Amino acid sequence: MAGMAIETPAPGPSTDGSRPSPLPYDALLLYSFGGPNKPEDVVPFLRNVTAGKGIPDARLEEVGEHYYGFGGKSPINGQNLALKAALEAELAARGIDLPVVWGNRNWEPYTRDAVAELADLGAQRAVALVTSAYSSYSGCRQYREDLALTLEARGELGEHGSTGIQFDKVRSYFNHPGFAQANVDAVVEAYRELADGTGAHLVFVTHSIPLTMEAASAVSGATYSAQHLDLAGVVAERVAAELGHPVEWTLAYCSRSGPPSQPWLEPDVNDHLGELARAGTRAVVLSPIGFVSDHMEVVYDLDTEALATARDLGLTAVRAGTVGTRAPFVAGLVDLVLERAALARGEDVAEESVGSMGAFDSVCRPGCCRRRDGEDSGVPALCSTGLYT
Ligand SMILES: CC1=C(CCC(=O)O)c2cc3nc(cc4[nH]c(cc5[nH]c(cc1n2)c(C)c5CCC(=O)O)c(CCC(=O)O)c4C)C(CCC(=O)O)=C3C
Ligand SMILES: [Fe+2]
Repeated sequence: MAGMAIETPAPGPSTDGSRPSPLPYDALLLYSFGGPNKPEDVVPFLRNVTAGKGIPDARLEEVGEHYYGFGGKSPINGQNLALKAALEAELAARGIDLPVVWGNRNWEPYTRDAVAELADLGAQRAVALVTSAYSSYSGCRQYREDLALTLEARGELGEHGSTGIQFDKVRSYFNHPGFAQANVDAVVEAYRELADGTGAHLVFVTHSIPLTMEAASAVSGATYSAQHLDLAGVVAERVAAELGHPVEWTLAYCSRSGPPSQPWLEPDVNDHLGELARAGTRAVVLSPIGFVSDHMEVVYDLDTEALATARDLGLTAVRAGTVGTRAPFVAGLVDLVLERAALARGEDVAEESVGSMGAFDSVCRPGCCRRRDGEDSGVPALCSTGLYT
């Protein structure tokens, strides 16, 4: 064999497990919410987010102040760049050649910038990975609509979908083992920050949504809140096992908006901390399982507001980290991309999950994640069984 060149195997299904295939995909779209980078961006960003959504002006001014309090700069863009770098490193470590392009629904680089970049790269079939782990209009269909509208604006939306780059989406991954494990690790670390964590109550926190959106999210397999409760049970059980003592837990919500007359998921985390304190709880760990990184809702609504509430109530409180770029999370995302690729190739794959719900759909089912039950807004959406399903 001496003198023979060592050939790099051509990309394709691996025979020895060392070089898994991303085919048929030739690019990965890291698809996020976006946030302002400087004070002048704040108002235009808020206009983008709230276009046609009836958020009261008072709420917008309040949210604007949250951003100005942090110099007009949301942490989310830096966090997405860090996640992009971590994904690139993980892909490279596994010998997978798949460029990662970043785009946002509400700020630069916009979805249209990302699609243009994908086109420049010559991409023909891309897989989208959204930075929302749960299934609801906000974390699923709203991204799929935005992608369809972006292609439409490029003149690339036909009767049955994109006539340009084809897009598939990674399933909602709240119950993927990687996301679960990264949250377990973060919560265990938070408990270890407490002098005595044995009696500390674990409060999982996520973004509130209107009850109409909650009801409509059921079509994806289980409602948004039920998805959180299922994951929370798994995380709490594993945390208790690692710490060697029982852990009592609950789920609370933050970042409510909309008019006061419109019901949203409750209890609000601040009210909930009050209830816990009145019931005799002395210490809490707050785990923001609804968010993948420490963006504005986390650094303002939890670190600023909820931790102050806890202090006022005399509670000792520690905020657990978000999954961010933790290794089990990043490795799990790459596993999910490979799973989606294998499904696209028509292969049988074990779609891994924790908890009781099983893997969510990789191709969204009809009616999945509408804003309201039964609503047909007439807005096209990709990555489903049909453009208007
Ligand atoms: C479920 C959910 C997630 C979690 C999933 C995910 O992570 O994607 C999320 C994330 C985010 N939400 C964000 C910001 C905002 N969300 C708003 C408004 C709303 N969010 C909603 C839901 C969600 N939102 C809903 C039902 C509304 C009402 C209007 C509507 O129906 O759309 C508003 C308007 C003002 C206000 O109402 O607060 C802002 C400014 C940022 C950026 C943060 C940063 O800059 O660091 C991020 C990551
Ligand atoms: Fe939001």
